[in-house]
Amino acid sequence: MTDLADFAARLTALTGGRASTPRIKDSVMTLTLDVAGLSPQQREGLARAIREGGLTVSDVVEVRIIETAERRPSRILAVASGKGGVGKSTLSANLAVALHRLGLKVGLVDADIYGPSQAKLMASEDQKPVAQDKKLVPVTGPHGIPMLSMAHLVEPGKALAWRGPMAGNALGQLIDAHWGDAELLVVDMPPGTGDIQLSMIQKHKPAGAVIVSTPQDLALIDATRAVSLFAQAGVPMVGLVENMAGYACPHCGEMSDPFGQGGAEQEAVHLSMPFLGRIPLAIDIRRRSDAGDPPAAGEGAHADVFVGIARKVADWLKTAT
Ligand SMILES: Nc1ncnc2c1ncn2[C@@H]1O[C@H](COP(=O)(O)OP(=O)(O)OP(=O)(O)O)[C@@H](O)[C@H]1O
Repeated sequence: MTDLADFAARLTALTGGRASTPRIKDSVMTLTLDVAGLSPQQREGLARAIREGGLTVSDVVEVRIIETAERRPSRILAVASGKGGVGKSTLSANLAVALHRLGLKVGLVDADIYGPSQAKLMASEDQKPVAQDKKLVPVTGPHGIPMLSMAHLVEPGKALAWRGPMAGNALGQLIDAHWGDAELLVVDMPPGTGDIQLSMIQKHKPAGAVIVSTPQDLALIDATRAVSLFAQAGVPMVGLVENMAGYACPHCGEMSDPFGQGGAEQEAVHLSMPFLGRIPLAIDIRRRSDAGDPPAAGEGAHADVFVGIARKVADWLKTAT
């Protein structure tokens, strides 16, 4: 029997990137096939080849192909926190890189209009998006992920003094851009739970949300507020991530817990939502992030943590409708 990751790689080659990543639920594999410009014979041949290949994947007994003449709009995964500075941008960048490593076609949107940081985290500060048919074309940094951030559009260091509606419009332009075959947009949400966040969620309807929190009580109270913001808008929770948990002294290796540990996991249980993983507080994570070299792009324990979280997110996406 074939592994799903192998099949997904073969599928991309077979269809020239026209197929979405397959999802499996109750032994049924579902995928969307962009058939724009194909003759009926070509459609039929492609669908047959996909079906035959799909049935070789473990546990799959049926393959459903949804044909569409237009590319399926990207689904949105919102990465949010109740308060600032807890590592939302760090998680978004590393999650995008780790999902890309797992074979998903991801794009990254920095929705933090007033304090954009993704261009730096993803080493794409020197790039400028162009407009095509009144829509922005994302830039692609060294990590191979198409992305858009206000940092690509405004001069570095210049403060934006926009009011809510202008910021909302700017955000809309980052999301409604030419995302090509990206099937998932990881959106680094602005911190907090105010009106901009709520209208963004209502307008762009994320498929799911990942909430990040540090382990201490105050951050967790804010995280709970973020959970309720998404619940109000009917957005499903993918799960909670605990960041900055446990610090290993770089000199003696001794572990300490400046913000406590395990608080987010307990909170996840309390809120009946999945716990996706724990990211340690580590100088290397900060150093590499600042240098535009996300740890998830490398090897080692920190990369493994992000890939582990990404795997849970990818599994969730496969079964989500
Ligand atoms: N696990 C970690 N270990 C060490 N440093 C971290 C970790 N996570 C984040 N940081 C550092 O903490 C700072 C804040 O992180 P980040 O910008 O990701 O937070 P944020 O929640 O997106 O903040 P904001 O609300 O301002 O956008 C950054 O300097 C980042 O490098």
